[in-house]
Amino acid sequence: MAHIFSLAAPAPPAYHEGNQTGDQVKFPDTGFFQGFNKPSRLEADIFECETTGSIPKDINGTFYRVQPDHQFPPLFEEDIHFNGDGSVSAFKFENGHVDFKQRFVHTDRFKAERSARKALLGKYRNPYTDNEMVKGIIRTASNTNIVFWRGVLLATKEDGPPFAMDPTTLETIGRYDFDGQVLSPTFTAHPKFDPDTGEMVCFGYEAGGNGCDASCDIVVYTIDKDGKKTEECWYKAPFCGMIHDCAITKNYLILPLTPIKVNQERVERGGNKFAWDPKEDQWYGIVPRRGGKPEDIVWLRADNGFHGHVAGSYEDENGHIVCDLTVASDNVFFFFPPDDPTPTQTNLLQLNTLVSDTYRWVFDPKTPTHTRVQPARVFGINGEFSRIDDRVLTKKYNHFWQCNIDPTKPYDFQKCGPPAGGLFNVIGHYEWNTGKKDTWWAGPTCTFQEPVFVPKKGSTVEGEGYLMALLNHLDVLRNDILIFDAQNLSQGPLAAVHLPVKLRLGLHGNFIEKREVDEWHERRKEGGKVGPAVPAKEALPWQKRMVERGEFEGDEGKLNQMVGKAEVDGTSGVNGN
Ligand SMILES: C=Cc1ccc(O)c(OC)c1
Ligand SMILES: [Fe+2]
Repeated sequence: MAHIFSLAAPAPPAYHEGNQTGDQVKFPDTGFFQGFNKPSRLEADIFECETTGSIPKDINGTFYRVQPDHQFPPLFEEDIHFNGDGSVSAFKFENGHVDFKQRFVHTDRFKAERSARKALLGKYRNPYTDNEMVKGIIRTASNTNIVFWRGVLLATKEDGPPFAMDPTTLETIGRYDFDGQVLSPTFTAHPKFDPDTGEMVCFGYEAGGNGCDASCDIVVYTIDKDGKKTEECWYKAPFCGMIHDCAITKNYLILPLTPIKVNQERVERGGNKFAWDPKEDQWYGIVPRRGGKPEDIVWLRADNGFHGHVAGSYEDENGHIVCDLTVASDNVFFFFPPDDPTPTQTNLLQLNTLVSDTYRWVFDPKTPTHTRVQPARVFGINGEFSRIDDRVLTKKYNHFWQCNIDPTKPYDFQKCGPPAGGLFNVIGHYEWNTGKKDTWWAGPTCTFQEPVFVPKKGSTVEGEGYLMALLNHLDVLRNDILIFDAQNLSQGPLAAVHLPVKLRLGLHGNFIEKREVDEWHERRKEGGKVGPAVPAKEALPWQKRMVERGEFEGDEGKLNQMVGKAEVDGTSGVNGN
């Protein structure tokens, strides 16, 4: 580890042979923790952010997004970004003014580590690498998406249950089990919201047991607009692989199963959670949204590829499912290489030569299971993090936006080093109907994070509004938000919001109108029509089973503490620490 200062009594190295050696707060000297990727760990409020240009006055709501941000240096030097604690940012827009707030999600993991003042959990989704003190803990870092559901924010990660937060204060309310209705060990980071019915369609994969056992069980739930669970069905996957995103139409849910696989023996040896299988197909599981039975799942397969995120999805006039998503040509998660790496395996440098085009699949849901399918259309672009106007989800749509990679544009490697998180140097607006490409390059020192679409006030026309996205200044380690006319990106941003600090590379976010937050605030207040959101009152079934089998390190009191029961009983504050 290089030291800035020459100290009289230098501390011993923070890591020896990959393992943390002491309790000094010193992050690894590796790509995931350096430069633009350096942990920020910042919880802050900025009242009245500095801006350039004029922020459209009809933007009236909050842009929420979440980033992994390690609270403490990891137990293992080769830890990855995806193992960082969830930290939620809120950019509140009102009448041309912008306020910023950022808070950690106080997961069970976060609280246990904060009490210990150091990392206790080990590798990504590998409980066999944890400190014994946290055996039986819910391991999720809630770091992948932040969605608004009936008056609360749900911070989600696919390896565990969601945690609820207050949308105004960003205080963590606690683990959320939908009033005891959702008890699966895992829950997707990408629940989908039907704009016509107000339903949430969601699922969990590796859901059969404790969420860390390579189970091939998939659970699918629907929660209606009043918060009642109306559907629950369990299905089987052909193997335990990642199902990160999903797509919904009026009648179907589509689950893209990516050929990056869990092997329990490897996990128990302390190895990686996933390994890329270059010989495996990409699969699509199709299930009915209503009245599904376990035998109803249809699995279609196509040549090997790495699924990115879904843009739009709907049923066409023939009753066929149109499902649009990015599919990369090779392993995007270079940190999860194949079990038997070949000389052609992807590494960090090759990552920037991957091509990730936007594919349109048209599936006939009556196709026999295990049939091979071909894409109906490929857009001819290279990017990820597609977004649409969420008001047209489940409907035929035209517009989508995404972060793009244009390797022909100059990149200032000298000032920026390798592009943290990928060379997303362009933001693009695309139209399926015309094939139109409307793009804007951010310059040689900047990249984008995932955009969000913000509808224009008073307009119900698809795609009329703004696009906003975080801009990474890789040279000066700082972030801005750029705001565009959603259908004229190429003219450049209308306005910018400047942060005086660097955030971390985030995953997903959503824009929520102020009106919606305010209406739910009324309903959710003490004595309101709905009342305050209630965190989970009981341990998850897999935790209870551990206690019954005598595998839990500690007594019921400790388990209750871990499920935040003391908080529910009102014996401590919301955050309990
Ligand atoms: C595709 C993104 C992705 C998939 C799985 C994860 O655990 C994750 O954590 C931030 C991100
Ligand atoms: Fe995602």
